[in-house]
Formats: sequence, C-alpha cells, structure tokens
Amino acid sequence: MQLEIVVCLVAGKIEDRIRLPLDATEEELRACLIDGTVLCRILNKLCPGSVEMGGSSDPGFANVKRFLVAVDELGFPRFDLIDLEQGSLVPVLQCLGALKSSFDFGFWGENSKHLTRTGSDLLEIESLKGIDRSRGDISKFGQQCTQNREETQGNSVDSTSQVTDPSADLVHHIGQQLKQGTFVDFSDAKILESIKSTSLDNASTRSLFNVGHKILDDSIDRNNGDVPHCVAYLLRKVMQVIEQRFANQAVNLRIQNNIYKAREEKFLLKIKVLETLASGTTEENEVVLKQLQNIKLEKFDIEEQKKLEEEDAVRLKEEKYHRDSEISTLKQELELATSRHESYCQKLEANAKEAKLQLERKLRELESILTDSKQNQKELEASLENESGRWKNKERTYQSFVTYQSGALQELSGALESTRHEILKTKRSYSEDFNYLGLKLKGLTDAAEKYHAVLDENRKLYNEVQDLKGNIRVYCRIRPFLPGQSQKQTTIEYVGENGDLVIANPSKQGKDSRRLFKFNKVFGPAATQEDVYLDTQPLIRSVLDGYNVCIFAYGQTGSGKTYTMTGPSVSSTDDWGVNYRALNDLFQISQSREHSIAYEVGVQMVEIYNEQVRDLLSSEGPQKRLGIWNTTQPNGLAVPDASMHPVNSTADVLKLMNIGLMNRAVGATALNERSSRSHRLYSEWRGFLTDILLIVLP
Ligand SMILES: Nc1ncnc2c1ncn2[C@@H]1O[C@H](COP(=O)(O)OP(=O)(O)OP(=O)(O)O)[C@@H](O)[C@H]1O
Repeated sequence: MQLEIVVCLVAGKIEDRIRLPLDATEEELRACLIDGTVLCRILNKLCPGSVEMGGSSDPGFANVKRFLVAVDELGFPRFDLIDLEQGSLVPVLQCLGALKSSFDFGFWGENSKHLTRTGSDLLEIESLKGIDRSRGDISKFGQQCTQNREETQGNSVDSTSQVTDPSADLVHHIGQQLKQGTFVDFSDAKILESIKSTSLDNASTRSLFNVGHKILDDSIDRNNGDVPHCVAYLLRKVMQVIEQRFANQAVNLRIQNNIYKAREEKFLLKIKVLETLASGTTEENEVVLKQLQNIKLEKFDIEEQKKLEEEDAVRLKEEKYHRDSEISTLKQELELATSRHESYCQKLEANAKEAKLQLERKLRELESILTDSKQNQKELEASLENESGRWKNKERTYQSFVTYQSGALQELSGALESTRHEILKTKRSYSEDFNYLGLKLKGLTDAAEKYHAVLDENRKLYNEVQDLKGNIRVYCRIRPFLPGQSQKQTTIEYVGENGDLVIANPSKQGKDSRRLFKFNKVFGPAATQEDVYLDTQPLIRSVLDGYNVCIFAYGQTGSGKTYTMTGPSVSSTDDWGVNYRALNDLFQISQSREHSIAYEVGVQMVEIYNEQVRDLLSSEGPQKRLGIWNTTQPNGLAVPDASMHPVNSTADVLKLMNIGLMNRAVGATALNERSSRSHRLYSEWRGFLTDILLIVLP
C-alpha cells in the first residue's frame, strides 16, 4: 500500500508523488506528513483555496500550522503539532478520516465527484478506518488497505457503502446501551466522553441519521415514553452536527454557483470574440476556427460536466428536501422528548427534594443518636476507669496479701518443721511421763473414790443440818404501805429478831387487843428480794441431793405473794423473786455436777382455787380440773395427775410460767369470792392481816 494513493485520492492527479511501502511504519508515515505539504494539498484539493501553501523550504512547521488553522475554520477535528512530531498518529488519522467522511457525503462538490470516480483509491482512505486507532497500528493499516483493495476490486462508487462506516460502532454502541438501559445512569460528562470517544464528528451523515432513528426506535420500544436526559443530549448533538453539515454544504453550493457564473461570463466573452473574428481575414479566420473548434470541444466537455453537475444539484436538492423533512420530524420528536424529559426532570427534582428532606431528618436523628452514644460511651469509660482503678487497688491488696501469706507460709513451714521435732521430742517425754503418771493415776483414782465417799458423807451431814434447822420453816414478810396508803395506821406493834411479831387489834379490848405470833424469821418492809431468798437458798442444794422441798407463799389478796415468789419484773435480776432465784441455782448446781450426775428437771403448774385443783399447763386446756384439794392426802402438796414439762434452763421455765399465767387468767372465775379453808383459818384476823405474808417451807 502506498500513501501516494491518499495523496492521489484527494489531489485528483498525481503530483509530487511520495512513495510509501505497503507495510509502512508509523515513522515512515510521520516522515511523509511532517512538513505539512501533503496535508495542505489534500485540503486544497477537497476545498480549493482553503489553505495557502508555502514552499517546502518554509521554516519549521508552517504548512502544518496553516493546515491546522484551515481545518479549525472548516470545523473538522484537529490534531496537535506534537502528535505529528512525536506523539500518537491516531489524532492525525482521525482528522484525515473526517476529511474522507465529508468527502463521502459529497460535501466537496466537484472535487468529491471526481474523487468518487476513483473508487479503488477511495478504498485506501477507507482503510484508514481499519487502523486500530486505540493502538495506532500502522502496519495493520497497510494490511487492511490491501485487504480492502482485494475485496472491492472492480467495484466503483457503490462499494463505499459496503465499507464499514466509522460511526457504525457508535450506532451499535448507543443501541446496546439503550437496550441495556445503561444510558439512563450516565451523567452528561460521561455521555460527552462517550460521544468524543466514538468520534461523532467523524461519522457520516447517514450514520448520524441512523443514530437518531436508533434512539427514537429504542425510545418507542421501551414503551414508557420517557427519553433519558443523556439520550436527548445525544440526539441534540447529532442534530447539531447534521445542521452544521448542511450549512457548510449550502455555503459550498453558493461558492460553486459563483464559479459557474464566472465561467459562463468567460465563455460568452469568448463567443463574442469569435463572432468579431468571423468578420476578419481567411488566415485569421482559420486560426480563429481552429480556436473555435478547440473551444467547442472544451464547451462540449464543460456542458457535459455542467449536465452532470446539474444532475448532482438536483440530487442534492432532493436529498436536502428529504433531510429537511427528516430534520423537522427529528426536531418535533426532539421537542416532544425534551418536554417529556423536563417533566421527568421535575419529577426527579421533587423526588430528590423529598429524599433530601428525609435524609436531613435521618441525619438529625442519627446525630442525636450519635450524641447519646458518645455520652453513653463517656459514662461507660468513666465507670470502666473507676472499675479498673478499683480492681487495680484490689489487685495490689491481693498481691500484698499473697506476698504476706507466702511469707507466713514459709514461716509456718519452718514452724511446722520445728513443731514436728518438738512433737517427736514431746512424744518421747510423754511416753515417759505416761508411764510415770500411770502410777500416779492409780493413786488418784483411789483418792477420788475416797473423795466421793467423803462427799456423800458431807452431803448427808449437810442435809442433817437442814433437818436440824427444822423441816418446816415459816417466814413472815411485812409488805410496805403501797403508794396512797401512807396515812394508814400500821397494826404491827413489835418485830423481834428471834422471829416474834406482835399485832395490834384495835377492834378488841384488853388481852385480846394484841396477839403474838412466832416465826422462824420476820422480814421487815425494807427487806430485799435477795434477803428473803438467802434463807431459802440452802434447800435448793438439798433438792439436787434427792430431798423433797416445797416453798409456798400464803396470804391475803394484795399481801405480796406474787411479788415475793415471782418479783415485780423479770427483766432485772435484782427484782427476781424466790422462784427464779431458786431455779437459777438449781440449773447452776446441776451444770456444775453434769460430769458426775445427769439431772432431769420438770415443771408442773397448778392453781388451787376454792379447793379445786387446775392444771395450768395441761394440753387439754386450762379448764381441766384434777380434783378436790385435800391437805390430808398422803402426797401433801404434790399433784401427781398434773402434766410434767421437762426444762433445761430458767428461760424454759419462764416460758412455761407465761403460758400457765395466761391459762390462769383465762380460767379464773369469781376471783373476788374466796372461801378457802385457809382463809377461814385466819378469818378472825382478816381485818388486820392484809400486810402480812406467810412463807411456808415444809
Ligand atoms: N415487799 C413489797 N415491797 C413493795 N411492794 C410490794 C411488796 N409486796 C407487795 N407489794 C405490792 O403490793 C401489791 C400487791 O402485791 P401482790 O400482787 O404480790 O399480792 P398478792 O398477794 O399476790 O395478791 P393476790 O392474792 O390478789 O394475787 C403489788 O402492787 C405489789 O407490787
């Protein structure tokens, strides 16, 4: 393949042939085009006079610069000088491709027609499209040219239509994206990029119409009536390119028209000259005739050419008419699409506003949540810090504790070792002592046996002393006047140390006006609870030695029986009466003897009222009567039928007494009426015995 064909193609005739081999490299092509002469010639042949060409001796790249200025003015894609100098040749080839495309379209009028006749050469330019533009592979370009030549040999103008259109890729690309709906997602910048990358300006007008149709067909196929913004933009771009081309074409037609008019005037002038010559000499006429024949021949050629051009003009007009109608249809569709697109845009804007509001609301919510979270985080961090501080303190404490313990352990193990030695030593001495003590123990056992015998003797003697003191002892306690009785006259005239008591009876005269009573001891009004108990205490030991003991209080109502036997209050031990003190001693002595003797203590609580005996601790209730009180019965005051309750401490007795007292209160009737035999004994002295309490120890 030779580049000269490119030159021939656009120049119409071969001048300054520059030969390039078929497998020309990129550098060979660059060397061919570098001075700009070839480029200027191509452009001048396409559009005569569009570039003023300097000589090949012009300094620098003057011709290239002129070519680029002219290309800019004509609205073709350009390339930079640097591309031709050392960069990629792809932009250069794209520029030539655009020139060729405009040629296809017949944009260049006369020249284009000339060129269309050189169909095979045209294919060489077509082969420019065969270059892998992205890689600028020139060798491929050569092979493609050869291939195209072979394929299209014998074909003329029509073969151009079979050659791949540069914008076919664009149509296919746009169709694919419309089908996939990916255009909808494109931004304007992306669409622009896409349009640039697919060389919309280089596309043929037919292809641009195809693009328009494709967009509209796909828009109808998609059935939703909406034309995406980017598609509308592309459509507008296509329309602009087509309009620009038609405008350029109209300008060109006007230029050609002017050229034709000038030529016509020139021919008319020539005809006039010929007519003038017709009236001249024969020699002159022969010369003129020869010239005339030449002119006729020339005229015939011109007429032929004119006829062809007229046909072209008609064809172009028709084509223009069709394209005008297509343009108006496209414009209408474009307007429709624009209005749809605007409404779609408005809808989108409304949606976007709503979405923005929602997002702002969500953002506020999220911000508040974030603030809360930060607060929580701070609190958690603070508590974590406290906790970790606490745990560190604990750790330190435990650490020191462990250190201390391990020290103590070491000490203990040392002590254990020494103790072990000590034990062994002690064991040895113990066995020695044991043998020694065994002997001693035998002596002690003998002594203990003797001691028990002595103890029994002692006990016997003690109880004999108690007997000697009297089996029945009667004590008298004088109750002090109660509050409010201070004005009362006392009936006690004399209290003897030996137990004598003289009572005065003011109602009687003479010898009967006073009477002497003899007791074991008389306690005065100032005697304490302890004083009263001291005489009773030795008898408690006799109880534990197996003797029967009975302590009871006898006296008129209000004489102080309960006070003496129980006490005014239980809370203070000083107030305790005979009962509590006796029980306390009973348990103390029994505990002190527990190693040698086991005692069982039981409690009965009965009430004798109107000679009727009632069991106050009976499980059958306080109303249970045990029979008639009879002082002559063999058991004396003991009541074998009353229930017995085992006790181990004074507290147990107190509990039982509370129960008994409660039962007594529940069962008591007509307490005020007293007619017991005992009362009758002292009825004679009732009036003046109210301050006397008898304590009887049988
Ligand atoms: N030695 C005393 N010192 C001070 N107050 C006493 C003394 N003896 C009795 N009293 C008081 O006299 C009042 C009557 O005493 P107490 O209830 O003991 O009589 P009682 O003989 O038990 O009467 P009853 O037969 O009606 O039960 C009580 O208020 C008591 O505190």
